[in-house]
Amino acid sequence: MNDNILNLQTIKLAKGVITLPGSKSISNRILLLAALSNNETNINDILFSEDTEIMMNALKTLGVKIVLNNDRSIKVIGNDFNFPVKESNLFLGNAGTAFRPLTAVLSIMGGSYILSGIDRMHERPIKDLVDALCQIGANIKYLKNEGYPPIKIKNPNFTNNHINIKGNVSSQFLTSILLSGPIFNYKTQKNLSIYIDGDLISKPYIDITLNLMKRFGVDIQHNNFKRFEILANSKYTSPGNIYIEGDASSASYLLSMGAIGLGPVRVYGVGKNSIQGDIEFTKILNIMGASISFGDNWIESRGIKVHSGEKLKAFNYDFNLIPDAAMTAAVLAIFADGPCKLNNIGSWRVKETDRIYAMQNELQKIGAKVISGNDWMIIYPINDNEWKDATIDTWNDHRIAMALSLAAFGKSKITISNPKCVNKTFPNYFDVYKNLIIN
Ligand SMILES: O=C(O)C1=C[C@@H](OP(=O)(O)O)[C@@H](O)[C@H](O)C1
Ligand SMILES: C=C(OP(=O)(O)O)C(=O)O
Repeated sequence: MNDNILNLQTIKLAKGVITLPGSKSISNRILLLAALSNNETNINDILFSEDTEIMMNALKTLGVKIVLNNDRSIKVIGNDFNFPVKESNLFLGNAGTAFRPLTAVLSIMGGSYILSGIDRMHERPIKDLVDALCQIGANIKYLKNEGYPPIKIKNPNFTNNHINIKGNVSSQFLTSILLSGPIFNYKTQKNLSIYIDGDLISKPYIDITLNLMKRFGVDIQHNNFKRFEILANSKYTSPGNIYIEGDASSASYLLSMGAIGLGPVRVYGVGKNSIQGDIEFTKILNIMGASISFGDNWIESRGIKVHSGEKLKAFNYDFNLIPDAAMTAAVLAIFADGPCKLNNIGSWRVKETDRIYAMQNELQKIGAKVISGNDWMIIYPINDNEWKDATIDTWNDHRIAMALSLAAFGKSKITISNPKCVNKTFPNYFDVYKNLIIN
């Protein structure tokens, strides 16, 4: 068996019930909040994947104690805003949710650190975050290219308590300032005011950040995402025990299987009260004709049989709020009854790969006509006689691998190269997939 490629059989139906892996976005935030808090936190249903391992290893290198309780739960011993190790080199792979928040936390906490990642991480911009942090006196230098990792952090010299930050490249920059803000408050005894310059993308991720900070005792008000104020006496207090929701972006692939393979497919771990913006993806499934039902802790999809030639309905949708789940919608478009347009997906250009370029390339390989611009794509459905067998290059992007696995419900033989890239957020994706499908 060759681990570097995975041959998918053409699939007719999908049906079943699964429990989702934990949310990457929530897991990495909670790990950091727990490490910064004043006490022990038991984190239950945490995601074990490459991105969370990167965060855990970085925290351990910084002297934070993390203990495995069992295969679903860990204990983090908080260090009360003061990591014991003051000098180290941290390798952070391609984990945006580790690199950006740790940049902010360490540059405010102080110490001497080098932060680096894989080559692609060194092409992902960080300038807007570094500029924002330097306004309050952080000391951060670029080690290769201006505006990009790797970076070197030294002790700050606080000068000011106002930050202006741009939010049009990534919301993770604002998330990072928010998560690290209370350390600034504690060290300076001053409030921190944060102003957003221009547009802010991916807003639901800011809501996740604020929601989780509140569970650790820091409640931040904002004025319609324009101005945030963190008060001088803010401190993170551990809630003791915390549960992590299933990953709503990961759910998008499985719910799509129900929508195109008749279903029902039910995912446990997210439900109607989820704090993750990506559950909005169910609206796309609705627009495309699938039926969705929600429980407190589950979502279920039922749909049509695209393998027998039935068509989903086409969409024209603004994906600014759900850039990750948008990748799934791009692949569903090949089964639609007309061209589908994805608008406002410019952030795709600076993620795991240039996702507009990569997605266009891979969809064209299987026979789709695709046109794209700087921040949009139009995908034409593949007619019965146009399907081509293809080996999908996954560009080391977990979402390309998972989204394109849905193409196997069509007429071609799909081979996925480097399927292990799903380890970033969903290590057993292809096992779950195989358990849901009926060839
Ligand atoms: O804050 C987060 O957890 C994330 C924010 C989003 O990034 P952008 O804000 O860069 O769009 C998303 O794509 C990423 O997977 C996770
Ligand atoms: C953009 C993503 O990851 P990161 O957290 O590295 O930005 C993603 O998971 O789709």
